[in-house]
Amino acid sequence: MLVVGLTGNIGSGKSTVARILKDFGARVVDTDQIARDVVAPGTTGLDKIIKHFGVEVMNPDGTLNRRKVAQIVFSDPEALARLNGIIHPEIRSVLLDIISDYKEKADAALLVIEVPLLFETGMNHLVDEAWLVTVDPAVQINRIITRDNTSMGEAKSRIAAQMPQKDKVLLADRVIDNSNGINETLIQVKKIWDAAVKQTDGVV
Ligand SMILES: CC(C)(COP(=O)(O)OP(=O)(O)OC[C@H]1O[C@@H](n2cnc3c(N)ncnc32)[C@H](O)[C@@H]1O)[C@@H](O)C(=O)NCCC(=O)NCCS
Ligand SMILES: Nc1ncnc2c1ncn2[C@@H]1O[C@H](COP(=O)(O)OP(=O)(O)OP(=O)(O)O)[C@@H](O)[C@H]1O
Repeated sequence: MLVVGLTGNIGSGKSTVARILKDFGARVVDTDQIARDVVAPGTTGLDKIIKHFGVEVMNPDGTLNRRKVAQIVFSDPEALARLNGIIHPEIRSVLLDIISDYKEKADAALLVIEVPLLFETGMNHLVDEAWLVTVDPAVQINRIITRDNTSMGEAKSRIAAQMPQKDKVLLADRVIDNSNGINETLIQVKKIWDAAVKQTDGVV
């Protein structure tokens, strides 16, 4: 089983590409979901966040007020570093367990893990290959604003908190450009999928 870290900056199209790979037969895991699970009510992750950021980042129902946290951390690099310091080790540990479980099961040729901050966190060392989804910057901003109903400023501040795309291109094993229509992306993903399956020689 080949373990692929699928990455790309916000709004690049990771989830879109992951869906295509899932349709082809890959197992898919989403790190954004793990990042939510590790701060669910009752977790040590949430306790640590409250300790550092105060109860004002909680919703009345005891869940994390994600919008509030985003407003704080994406305008304050130190606060972002503190949040990352709490959540990233938790994500890493869950991810290691998941990879080991899937390897034991070995019921597919490819395990694809969507990790937005694959290179920033060093989690690229946990996977066999890093696949990067890229997007033209103007298209990226438009897609984020449309999808998240957010402002250009908020979109830009999140992009600024990530490693520049051009640096990621140098680190990636494969690059999928998702700036154009979905069919163009599909053609690229099919080629990469076929090559990866060939590489694993059908061994799951
Ligand atoms: C700040 C939080 C509460 C905002 O929540 P929100 O629901 O608005 O966003 P969500 O979690 O769905 O993330 C959406 C996208 O934002 C970007 N993003 C998220 N966290 C970060 C971060 N720490 N640094 C840079 N970009 C980030 C990613 O591209 C991600 O795909 C949340 O993103 C968070 O807890 N971030 C820290 C955990 C993390 O690093 N997650 C990425 C997994 S590697
Ligand atoms: N080729 C495409 N053509 C048009 N729209 C697209 C294309 N690819 C993705 N989109 C749209 O752009 C938005 C961002 O895509 P997606 O959610 O897949 O990105 P992501 O990298 O997973 O984002 P995030 O990092 O925020 O989780 C979505 O609304 C999606 O439907």
